[in-house]
Amino acid sequence: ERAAEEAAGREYMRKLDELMAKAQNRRTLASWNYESNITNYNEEQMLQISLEVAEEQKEYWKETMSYLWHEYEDPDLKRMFKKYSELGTAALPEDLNQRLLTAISNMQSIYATATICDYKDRNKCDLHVEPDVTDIFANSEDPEELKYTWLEWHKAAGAPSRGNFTEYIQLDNEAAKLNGYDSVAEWWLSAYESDDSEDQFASLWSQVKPLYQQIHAYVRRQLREKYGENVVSARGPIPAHLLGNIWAQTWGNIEKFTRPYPNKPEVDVTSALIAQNYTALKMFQTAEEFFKSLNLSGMPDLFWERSIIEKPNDGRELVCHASAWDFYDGEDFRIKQCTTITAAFFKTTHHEMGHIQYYLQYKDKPVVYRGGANPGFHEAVGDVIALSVSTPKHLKIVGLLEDGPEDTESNINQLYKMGLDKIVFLPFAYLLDIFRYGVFRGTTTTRDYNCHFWRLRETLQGLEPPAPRSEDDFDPTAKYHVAADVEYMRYYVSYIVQFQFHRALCQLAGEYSPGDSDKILSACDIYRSQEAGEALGKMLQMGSSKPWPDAMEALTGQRNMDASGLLEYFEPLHEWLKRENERTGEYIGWEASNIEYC
Ligand SMILES: C=C(C[SeH])C(=O)N1CCC[C@H]1C(=O)O
Ligand SMILES: [Zn+2]
Repeated sequence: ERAAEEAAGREYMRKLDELMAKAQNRRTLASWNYESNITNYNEEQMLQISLEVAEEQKEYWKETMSYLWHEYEDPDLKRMFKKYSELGTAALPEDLNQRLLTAISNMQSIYATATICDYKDRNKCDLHVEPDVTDIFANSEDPEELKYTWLEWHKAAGAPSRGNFTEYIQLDNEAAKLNGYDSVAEWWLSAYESDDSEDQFASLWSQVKPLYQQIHAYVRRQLREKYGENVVSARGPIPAHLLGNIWAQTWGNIEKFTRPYPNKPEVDVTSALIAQNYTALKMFQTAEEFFKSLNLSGMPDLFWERSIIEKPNDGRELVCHASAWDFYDGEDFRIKQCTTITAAFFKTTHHEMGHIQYYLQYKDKPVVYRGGANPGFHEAVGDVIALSVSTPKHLKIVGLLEDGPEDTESNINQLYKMGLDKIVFLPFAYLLDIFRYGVFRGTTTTRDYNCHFWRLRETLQGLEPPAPRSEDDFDPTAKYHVAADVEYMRYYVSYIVQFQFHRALCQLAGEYSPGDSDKILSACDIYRSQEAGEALGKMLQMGSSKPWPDAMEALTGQRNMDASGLLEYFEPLHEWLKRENERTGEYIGWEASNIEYC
């Protein structure tokens, strides 16, 4: 009797998965059309189709819940039913779902279409966040220009979304409750399939915080020497507009005037890319070649036909923020990004192609399993490849770096450059969702939104705003992922686990061996390693068919996330920073800010 029931359930699941593939394809195409060409018509279409698909899902869900899948023997079939038993925002009554989708697309449109005037030419008022504001923060060393641009961007992209954001929080929480969660915070955390994920995240932060405090202290000193102590204090937080990035999430753009050994040649990939006439296409082809060198998949023809790899110049408005898309038909995979020829975008191209590689590796899995083992795994794939690409050794192989010294000082410079990207990012990523957990749980109320956001920016990141803030401001939605309802702890997890993956792959490639000073982790390049490629491919093919510790174990032999990979990679830099901050007597950590932001 039960075996017959289970066999019927298996047949139902096969059919349901095919129906869901078509539904997801339809909805994803509508989202693509809207995000690559923001018009009222495309927005209407996207809303309409999303609501139709939600109604369809509701019907499927009723039938799914009529099966006694909790009693099935087959753990895999149970896992599929369990995943389909979570209806998501489609659980909302249609009118509430419509309001939720509208609130999010309003925030997304505000972010994507926001423009500001240029500091030097106040009549030029068509600056978008990409490429204009991004380029100003990459190149300007004028604190007044940076302060003006920072304030204008947060006024144009943040504050106008406060109303939509408040409605989105309330409705998304409604949906969470209909799915059995206390709030969206628990819903987001459920993707990490552990009952103590928040504790794991907190423990990772305690492991890496000392290293962050050291690089923060060193950078604050360098900036104080450059801009003077009236701009950068000796013991306070660092003003957020001086760090080379509008969100101060990575600080790579100030490496050129803060690196430990300025007399050593600068590793300037941007100049090399420009000098060698790299185009966006050539950047993509270079990234693809690395994946193929590992015997992983190349990009399908459809990818090259349908991706948008440069900002269209036909005057349309679009979401420029880089993204990778799976259309759930096993053939159609795309990237949309407004590439400029910079080292940062060379890295982003590998990052996005890492998503596509994951899609390709699990494309024959049931749709319900076409996801990362957890969201952090999906963000880590491309970055793991980029860790190899960014080594001086690899850059020389591909001709993006001349032969230069490989002495200790150059190695410290290289680790510092990587640290401005990887170490610095951790508190930013962590706080973005600590903030939103508090908002979803109601411990942060609407009148505290901006104050609590900046409290976290100060306590976790050691930053302060360039000018006083109040609740007339709303700075969180000046960041894409907050405006677009994209969970962010995935990046925090990625920046930890990518070093665990890197260590395992480097060992397989014979590029790293524990304790061998000739094969250190930060000099490893897995390029052309069939062993590494095979192991990575096997882990990616699992998709989300098993709990993430199984996927982690398949690749690294470990079943837990830990910062040991990252700490081992940066150990020489950590030692150097401690000695240097001692030598200069720099204060480690930061006192409270004098800027009024609450
Ligand atoms: C490149 C993407 C698309 Se998934 C991205 O959003 N990233 C990659 C690094 C962190 C985060 C960000 O830009 O905030
Ligand atoms: Zn990503």
